[in-house]
Amino acid sequence: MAPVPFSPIKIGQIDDVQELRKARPATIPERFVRDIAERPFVAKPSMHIPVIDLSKLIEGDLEQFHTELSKLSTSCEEWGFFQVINHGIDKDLLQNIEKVATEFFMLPLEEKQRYPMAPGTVQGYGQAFVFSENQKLDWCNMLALGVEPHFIRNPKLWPTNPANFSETLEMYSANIRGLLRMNYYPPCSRPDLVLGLSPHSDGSALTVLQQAAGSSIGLQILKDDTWIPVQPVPNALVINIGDTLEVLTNGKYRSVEHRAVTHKYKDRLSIVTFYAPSYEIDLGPLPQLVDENRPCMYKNYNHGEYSKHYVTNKLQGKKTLEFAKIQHKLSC
Ligand SMILES: O=C(O)CCC(=O)C(=O)O
Ligand SMILES: [Fe+2]
Repeated sequence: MAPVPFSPIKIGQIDDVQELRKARPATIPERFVRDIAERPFVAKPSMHIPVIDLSKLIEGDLEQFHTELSKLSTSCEEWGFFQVINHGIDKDLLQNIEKVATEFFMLPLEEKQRYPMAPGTVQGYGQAFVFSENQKLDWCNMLALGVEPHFIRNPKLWPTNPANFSETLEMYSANIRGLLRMNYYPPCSRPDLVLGLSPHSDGSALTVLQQAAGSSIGLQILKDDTWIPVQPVPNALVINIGDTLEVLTNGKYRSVEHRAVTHKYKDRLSIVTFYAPSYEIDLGPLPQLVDENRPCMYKNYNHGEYSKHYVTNKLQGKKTLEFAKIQHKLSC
């Protein structure tokens, strides 16, 4: 097993969920069992997140353009989540990234641990956002890699197995850039007790999420206090608003709380790309979106500081955004 880099953060033993699945323990280890209020229940499949046809925005006639644009604007205001179809990204590329990601997660543990995610960091293989020995764990393995801009890359964490991993990732990121995270959720014998990924909003401006073909339906978003599953549409990409866009639009577009649940028999792979401003950028609500009816809701802050705050706290719904919230009415 590769040595785990020294860290002052004590996170205790983190069992690898794929190894746990193989061992088939009689009960789920306590660290994965959620408190009752947090446990997933059967979500209502009655509502579907909007689907936007990107080709109508790019090459449609004027009427199609306006209809789709107004759908997009409603999706951002009312849902914060939508799927895009006809996005122009080659289907083979979408398949190839799923293939190398699956091949990586199926490697023996020792091989994957050559790229360890150090406690308190977000790149490499393991579980991110774990900061204490008491914290509940997600039923998920992650491989997260900074891809663009170039200087955020940590080449030591880029797998050399499968052999075409880096090449495929480069091609994928030329189309979809940013920090990329691959989440692998093995089946779980008690999906009612655990969460695949804790509820959170994304700290990015915009997130692009690919649900791998054949994966379990695991992504759920919180809308009007109800968890709604995101039904996969073949070759579509799921787009969601992150915290940065909520701040820039002064809350007109909201980042939406979401989570992943597990399945008793099926596994799930998601490939997620986070677009965010550069660390040196200072931002706050756009002045055009602040007036008497919509007073300034967020302070101005440095995105690097926000990112640091995000990655040094556990995932807990929309709590991280409180960093930027103004409690009293103020003019920006
Ligand atoms: O697996 C999923 O669909 C959820 C992934 C996600 O929300 C994330 O990686 O931020
Ligand atoms: Fe997310």
